[in-house]
Amino acid sequence: MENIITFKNFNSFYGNKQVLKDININFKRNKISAIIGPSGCGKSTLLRSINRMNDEVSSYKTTGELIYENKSIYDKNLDLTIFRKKVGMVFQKPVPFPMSIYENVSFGLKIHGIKDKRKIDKIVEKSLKGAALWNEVKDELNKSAYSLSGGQQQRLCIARAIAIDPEVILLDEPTSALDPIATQKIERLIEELSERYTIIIVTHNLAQAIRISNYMYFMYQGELIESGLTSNIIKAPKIKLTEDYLNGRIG
Ligand SMILES: Nc1ncnc2c1ncn2[C@@H]1O[C@H](COP(=O)(O)OP(=O)(O)OP(=O)(O)O)[C@@H](O)[C@H]1O
Repeated sequence: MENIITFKNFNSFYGNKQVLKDININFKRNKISAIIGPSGCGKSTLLRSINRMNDEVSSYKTTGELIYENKSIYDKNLDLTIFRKKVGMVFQKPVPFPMSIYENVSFGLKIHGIKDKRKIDKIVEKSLKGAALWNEVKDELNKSAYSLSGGQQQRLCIARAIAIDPEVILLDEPTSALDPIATQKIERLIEELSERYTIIIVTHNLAQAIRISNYMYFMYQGELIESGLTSNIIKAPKIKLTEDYLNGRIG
């Protein structure tokens, strides 16, 4: 199945305020999809709907459909713990837990019932390698995660996300708190990860979206204005609003 996540006539509201308007999207498996658009257009809300992060906001309501491999994400009977194992998330600011590097990566495994120390060791190593961090930390796994640089912390958060073997990784502005070198490392890493995972990234940084994404989704005031292959959109946007955004005239 080429599509993994589908929004169908999806609307969402914080209280009375509608923030997503009739969204229709098919996110493609094992591709990098970038959601772009000016501040406040609803990018994060759209991303956070996918793993139901907004459940914590009591005023948040949705209508329409949001489907993950034929299953409705907002189905009352969905087991959220199992579902979130498939859909990992990485945030704007790296948020390591106040524990060692090793424990940060192994944390989720224990929740999911993996107890065998040898198995955990292996997954920790594999995840840190997958997040391109292993060589920098392999001799200090018991050190506090806070001893790492911002860029290393963000790669640690990516390692933590991939440790539980997800299918999708949602990234919400993952490099906006990082310097250019750390940003470049994360971008390269995201490209590598897309071989195994479906990546959906929200970014303010248009140049970044152009560099790394296969597909682009341009939003404006809660609506999806234009989407398609990134290369096509940047060459020849079909809609004037998209062209204005690409040319820096909006946002
Ligand atoms: N918890 C909340 N309660 C009420 N309104 C909210 C909440 N979170 C976001 N909003 C509103 O929803 C709209 C969309 O916000 P959202 O964060 O999804 O946009 P965004 O495109 O990601 O913005 P930015 O790029 O600035 O992060 C904004 O008007 C915002 O003020």
